[in-house]
Amino acid sequence: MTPTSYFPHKNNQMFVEDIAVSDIAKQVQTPFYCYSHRAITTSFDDYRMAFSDQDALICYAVKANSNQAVLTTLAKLGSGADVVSMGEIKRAILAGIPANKIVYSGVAKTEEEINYALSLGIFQFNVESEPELGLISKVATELNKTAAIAFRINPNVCAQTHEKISTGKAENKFGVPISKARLAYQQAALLPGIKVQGVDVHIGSQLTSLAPFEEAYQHIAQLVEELRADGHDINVIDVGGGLGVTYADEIIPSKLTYAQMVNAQLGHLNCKIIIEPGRSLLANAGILVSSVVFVKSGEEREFLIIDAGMNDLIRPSMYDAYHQIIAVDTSTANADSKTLKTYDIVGPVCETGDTFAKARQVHEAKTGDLMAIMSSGAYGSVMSSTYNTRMLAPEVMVKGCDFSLVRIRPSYEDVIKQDITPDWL
Ligand SMILES: Cc1ncc(COP(=O)(O)O)c(C=O)c1O
Ligand SMILES: N[C@@H](CCCC[NH3+])C(=O)O
Repeated sequence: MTPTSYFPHKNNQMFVEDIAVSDIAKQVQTPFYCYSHRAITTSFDDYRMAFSDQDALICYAVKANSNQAVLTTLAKLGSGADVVSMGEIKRAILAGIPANKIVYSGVAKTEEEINYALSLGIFQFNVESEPELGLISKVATELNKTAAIAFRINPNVCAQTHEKISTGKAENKFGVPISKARLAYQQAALLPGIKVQGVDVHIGSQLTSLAPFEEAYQHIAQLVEELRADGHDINVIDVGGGLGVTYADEIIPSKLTYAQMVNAQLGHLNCKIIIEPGRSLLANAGILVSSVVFVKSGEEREFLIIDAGMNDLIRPSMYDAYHQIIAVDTSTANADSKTLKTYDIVGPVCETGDTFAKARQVHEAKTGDLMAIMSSGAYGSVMSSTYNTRMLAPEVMVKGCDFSLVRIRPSYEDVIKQDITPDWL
């Protein structure tokens, strides 16, 4: 799936499914996120088909996009959920994802969160440290429940991705070092309220090659054999998420190729396989639609100032991430390259880092023109903030020729009234 697969231009107008993006913009003020229901569904089905000959459960990584409409779409397709907080558990349950399809990851689960997850009866805790295991054991014992656990293993493998989204190296905070894994499992087996059932690994995000996955899964396969020899009943392997997407021109292995590799590395162990995809389900199912506020000529550069900012989509400022930016309406333009111009495309926020693209060629634009920031369906709205007291961008989901607002833009009053001015001021 490319950034434009589900957002093609027809007669010089960008469409999402059967609606022109500009028609949505007549009813929803920019900036707004726009998701294609069909893109999400197709992506999920691709995973389901790819893993159809394995005993696999797809647990969508809720952090990638936790909108209730997105979660409900995936719940109806049979998805489980990979969650990292009580908030995400609540979102998943509310959307209809059953507790027994929820795996709970994250490095710092609190007592309250563990209590909540246990009382619901989630499928598995992915435990990230011995102290966390101790807390889960304590809470489970108090509740007279048993927590099914896997340790998240840190295999010390380089994911060959951006360092800020690399999670499987020894220097990263995630998981239990593979060298200490057998000891950790030995301790877990002795703890009350704990049932050891699996092994978990997630080495990072936006992986564009299968090699790091393969390396990690080889370590995991060997560990499972050792753990079984130690007497542990390991019957679940959670292989994490991480499969990348095309933002620019990256060539990504297909979901089927990935699934075949998982089977080749782990199939002989006859475990239930959990996969936790996030980005590869959602990124290219969404765009951020923005309007040009001003075109400004600097001394050295031409700036296209748009009404979306780093508070709406932080990926370019945080990871220097590349997102294609495309004019929604190209009707005044033709294929002649003279109609293309080079701009720095920036937002309105008072930070130099509020830059979506430098020296980017796009169709010549003027105030009011709509621009689409592509591949924004994952780690877009979920990472947004109200910095500069800018309201969170609304979200829209399109299905066929219908669209619905799936998150409203809060009013300034609603946001400001959350602050409390003490009466002693
Ligand atoms: C534990 C865990 N599982 C799954 C994911 C989803 O990763 P991705 O969006 O790259 O598929 C993440 C995020 O990287 C994660 O931390
Ligand atoms: N937020 C990151 C992905 C992090 C994945 C979380 N483990 C991104 O936008 O690329």
